Amino acid sequence: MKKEFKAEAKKVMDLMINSIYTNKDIFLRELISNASDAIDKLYYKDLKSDKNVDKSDYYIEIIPNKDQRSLTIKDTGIGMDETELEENLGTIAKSGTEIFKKNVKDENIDNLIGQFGVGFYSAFMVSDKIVVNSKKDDKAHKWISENAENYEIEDSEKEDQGTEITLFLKENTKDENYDIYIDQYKIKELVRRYSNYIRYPIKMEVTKSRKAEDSTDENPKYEEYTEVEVLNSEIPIWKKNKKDLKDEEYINFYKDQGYGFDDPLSWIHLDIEGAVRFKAIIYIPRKAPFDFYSKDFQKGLELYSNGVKIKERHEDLLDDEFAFAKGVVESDDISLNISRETLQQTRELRFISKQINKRIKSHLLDLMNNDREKYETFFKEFGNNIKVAIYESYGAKKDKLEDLLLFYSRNEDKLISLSEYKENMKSTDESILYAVGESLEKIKESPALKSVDKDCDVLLLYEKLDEFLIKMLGKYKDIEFKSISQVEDNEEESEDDKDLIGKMKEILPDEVVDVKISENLSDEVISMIKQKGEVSIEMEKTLKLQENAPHIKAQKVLEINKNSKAYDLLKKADENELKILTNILFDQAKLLEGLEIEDPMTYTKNIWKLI
Ligand SMILES: Nc1ncnc2c1ncn2[C@@H]1O[C@H](COP(=O)(O)OP(=O)(O)OP(=O)(O)O)[C@@H](O)[C@H]1O
Repeated sequence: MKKEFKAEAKKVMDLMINSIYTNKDIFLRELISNASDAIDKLYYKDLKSDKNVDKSDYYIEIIPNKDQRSLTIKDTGIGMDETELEENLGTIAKSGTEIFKKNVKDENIDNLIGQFGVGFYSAFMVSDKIVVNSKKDDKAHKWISENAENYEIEDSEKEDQGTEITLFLKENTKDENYDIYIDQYKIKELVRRYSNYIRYPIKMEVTKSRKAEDSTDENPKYEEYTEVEVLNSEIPIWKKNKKDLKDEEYINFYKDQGYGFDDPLSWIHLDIEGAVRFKAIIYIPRKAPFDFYSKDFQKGLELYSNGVKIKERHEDLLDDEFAFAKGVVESDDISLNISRETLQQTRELRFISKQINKRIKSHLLDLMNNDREKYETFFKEFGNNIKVAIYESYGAKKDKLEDLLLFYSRNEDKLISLSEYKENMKSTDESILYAVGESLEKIKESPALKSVDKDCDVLLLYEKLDEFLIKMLGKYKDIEFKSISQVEDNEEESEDDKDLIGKMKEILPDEVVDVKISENLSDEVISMIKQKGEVSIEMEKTLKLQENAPHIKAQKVLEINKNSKAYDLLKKADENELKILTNILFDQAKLLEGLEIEDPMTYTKNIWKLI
């Protein structure tokens, strides 16, 4: 014989409530959502019955009562009859709303919020007695439950159609103050936080203070008065038509939401009608928040569904490279988790996230091409984040992000993109040249740069990460990157210098891997250091500063200008003079590169020996 499971409803309810919701505040969101659903159902019914629909008949009201420590949520919705009270509120996990949606199957009623049949019970987190007074089809009934242990239903009186749910708040404890839920400021805050965009007005009579009529400057008097206020905004800005919105409205929304203190740099307003429908406003801030480049920073966008806020910050909507973006997304097509607090990574959300990140990228490219000043402001603030994303993905994000990079161009004397560099190249058989240094000024003065033909542009890299980033990029659209400090392996030595080079190498056995005598250096350059292999001098410097990094040295090549006086002196020098000259030339080249010379005393002595 099959037997029914027996369960103690109260225990199941306690378990359920405490494990589903992490935050007591959300009970109000749940009750307001139910009220909104109930009004939607009535509105739908009224429309179908050709009744004269007056929008002002549909509203939600919140009534806090300090004397009896209760909070009432009233709606002018469809109401519940005795059977519905029994079935919907007497059965856990039964959603009248979900059944209604299935029966009606009409896209006009697509926006109903309830689906799991549990939200109502969250009210027991803050109250120990709930009275639901509901009127439908001219009959009113009361559903009363104390401590969620049992419930009773009785006939009642009620003037208008709809439902009034009164929560009698729990006694305060050492840790919990339930009185906050009858405080008008707390209620306002909760409505704005979770239910601001419910489509019906949420009203409350609020107490305010004003100067009394007999108030004078000498004897100021104040009096209290009450006024009914609508607490929610009803139509969110992202649901409005782009064409009807002024910049000012976007800027005000940005500030109201606390996305930033100053005006945003730019924004995109999306209304996507694809496989998953969603609306969004995404902002590019003008300034990075102070903790942006720290571990504490949390990325994400606000997420709404059916006018209800589901998540304050949904991280997965933004790729790391666009972590700076702020904004809001609303989709009625996402599958929600029962608590509406956590979301599974669903197909719909992945679609939304992909679209958003794609749009951010194309918006940035658009700024780069059509509003360069704005793009540069953006890049100076957040460019590093994009570089880090490429670097940390080990180049996997290269194709997606390389076109957003800007580097300083020697010839143009401003920031340019890699594609602009490519366009200016005489032939794509050449490489993209770059020079690395501590600052723009230092690179501009570097001997290596002076020796590069003016016809070829050189990217000047002065941010710490830049050179590592270039290594990660490897190529840009099949064009290699090449450091101007990299020694060309194919250069042939002239026979008569071989002897001199051999001797100089013996003088600096550990310091250099090679010595070169070159005819192509600029007149200003006497000696300089180039590098062989992958590790550059700048990398050596950066790695030296990092505590746990391997202590790797660049393979240095000392290059001497054949057209300089130094070369003549080297040729004529005896063994002792050659030693002194070689050391001086190497030390000077190191100084020009911003490297320390190990023994400044010997360096000075050597100079005096020559004078
Ligand atoms: N104010 C109301 N007016 C009319 N019916 C209501 C009201 N509040 C609740 N109900 C009915 O009670 C049912 C159960 O409500 P409950 O909040 O527990 O779940 P839900 O809203 O259906 O789903 P969810 O758990 O996803 O919020 C609703 O589906 C609805 O039929």
